[in-house]
Amino acid sequence: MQSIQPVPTDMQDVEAQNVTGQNPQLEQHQLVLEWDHLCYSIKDKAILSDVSGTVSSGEMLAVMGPSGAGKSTILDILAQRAHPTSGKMTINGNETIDMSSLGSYVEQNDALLGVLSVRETIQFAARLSLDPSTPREVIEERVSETITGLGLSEVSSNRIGNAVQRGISGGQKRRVTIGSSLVTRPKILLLDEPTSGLDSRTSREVLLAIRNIAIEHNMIVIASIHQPNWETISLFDKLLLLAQGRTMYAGPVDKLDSYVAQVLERPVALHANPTDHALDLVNTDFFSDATEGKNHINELASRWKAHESGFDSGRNTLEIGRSDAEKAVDPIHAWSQERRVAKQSLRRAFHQTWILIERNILNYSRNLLAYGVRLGMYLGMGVLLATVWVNLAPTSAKINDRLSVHFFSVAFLGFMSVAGIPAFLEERQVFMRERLNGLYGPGAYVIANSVCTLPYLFVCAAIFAVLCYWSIGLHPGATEFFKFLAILVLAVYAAESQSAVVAAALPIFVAALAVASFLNGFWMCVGGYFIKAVNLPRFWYFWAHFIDYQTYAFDLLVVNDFRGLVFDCQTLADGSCQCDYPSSLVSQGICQIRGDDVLNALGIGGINFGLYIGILIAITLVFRILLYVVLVFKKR
Ligand SMILES: Nc1ncnc2c1ncn2[C@@H]1O[C@H](COP(=O)(O)OP(=O)(O)OP(=O)(O)O)[C@@H](O)[C@H]1O
Repeated sequence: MQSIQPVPTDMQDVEAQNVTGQNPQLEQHQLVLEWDHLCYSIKDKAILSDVSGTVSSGEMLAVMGPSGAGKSTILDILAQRAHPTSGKMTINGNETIDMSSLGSYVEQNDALLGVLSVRETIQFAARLSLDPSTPREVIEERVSETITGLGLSEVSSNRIGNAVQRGISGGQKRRVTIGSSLVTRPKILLLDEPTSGLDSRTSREVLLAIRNIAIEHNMIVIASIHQPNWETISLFDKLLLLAQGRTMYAGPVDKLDSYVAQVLERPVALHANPTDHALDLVNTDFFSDATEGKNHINELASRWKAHESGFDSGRNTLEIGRSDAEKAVDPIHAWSQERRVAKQSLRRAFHQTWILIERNILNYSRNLLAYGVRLGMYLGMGVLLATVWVNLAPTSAKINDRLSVHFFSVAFLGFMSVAGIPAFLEERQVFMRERLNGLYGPGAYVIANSVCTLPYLFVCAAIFAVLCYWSIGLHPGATEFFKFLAILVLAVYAAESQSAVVAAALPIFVAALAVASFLNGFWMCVGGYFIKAVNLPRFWYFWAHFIDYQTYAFDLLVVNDFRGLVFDCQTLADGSCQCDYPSSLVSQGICQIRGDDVLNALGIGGINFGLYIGILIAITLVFRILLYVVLVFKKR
């Protein structure tokens, strides 16, 4: 048994010892992860029944079993992504575990940003996980070691790939996801199907690389794995074999064949792979009778139970004899707590926000599908308005056409924010993976997203405004033009923030698209253009109209354009003057109408420009806060 090291009490001590954020004193400290009698059910259906096991630092445990055996479920529980119905899990005897500060979980799906290269992806993961003071060379060395170990050197500068740009293969993506976790040097690495999509040679090489890093850095590795060849499974120290959520075997890999031969009385044939043989034995998927299958599993599970006590299942004896007091001051426990505190430090939060901003800039500038196509769309919209509403004469007859320019600008630009949902969902998946692995929190993510979205939307709105403002003939003057642009930017930013909230809460593209589109249609109806605000049914007027970003943006655009302009009215054959809105000039013998008369007729003549801008900003802020709140509570 290893001696227990003194606990570093001061955070500075920990940092001073190692700039990488790892504590070398503790790096070699033995960790024992133990789970006892775990049960997990969903709606009375037992998914896992009485599963126990243990694994120590430097060891690799394989979780195997037929499809639906409960492999992902046990990994979810060990990663604290699911809570067992009963049973407990401990680390060095302590039940208070914070897996996000100790471990990293590689789930089955590869959540990656398609436009980043392999090296960039792993580099960002390393930078996000390490202390801000870590020197570049240390990061680069670690990234290179991970890339080489996972056999990704040849494709290290290739992009991951997305729907428009083909990138690396599925198996290589799997390795990049593993690399993104491995490079953070967790003390416990959990991998769900790390070898799916890999051929047997690559599977072995990847697991060998993981094993080497695990041994060097004294990590615990637990991986679910399908049909490995004997060479590959031999890289693991232990095996947990499940079927229908029951334990079929839990012990050293090299004792599996003797177990099946002596206890199950089904020896492995000469030259056959013992794991294939054991998997065949516990697979009841193709039994014609379900009861027969259940009975078979009951029989195998009870044989395991009967022999478990007398069998050397590799249970670690580190904890035996340790008092509760000793467990309470376990250095790993203290280190995990300190690491959590360090992660919450303001300095680290700033550092991570900055890295996320850097990554977003790369993502947004390269993502042709998500951002380039949208830029093109705003350009097209600008050209459309410029040519359809070209040279709008300053006459009373054209006042409604003029109003429609402002409505259309706000409504259409706002509506098209739904085009940002796919890119947001891609980003959200990466955020969820990194956040659940304890790299950073929703605060850093929301700030980085908010900061990077703004300049992009500014460019979109500017392209649109430059193209259409002068050709339509809106209010002459640079001040009015820049106000027009500023209002559009605020409106599009509010709409974009709304779409982000919807997609954060409903991370299914079609559903998010439907809800965000409905909301934008709803805001159009109650904004005061189709039906004058004062004529809206009271039910809508008193709440929906006033929380609608389109209300404020439309009113502001109209006031900005109309205030100070004068429009010619029509002189009829009988010499009378006809204006489309009541004019204060006609009574003075001038057949014209002032823009302010129109504003008064619309009921927006007296609005406070600054206040409306403030409200528009406040609506956006509310959406951004909602985005944060949704991400705090949504764990998937
Ligand atoms: N949310 C859920 N609701 C109902 N049943 C579930 C749920 N999650 C898992 N299950 C069931 O629990 C069982 C174990 O699922 P799990 O995903 O852990 O299996 P697995 O061994 O990882 O399978 P595979 O190898 O096919 O990925 C399956 O029968 C599955 O249908």
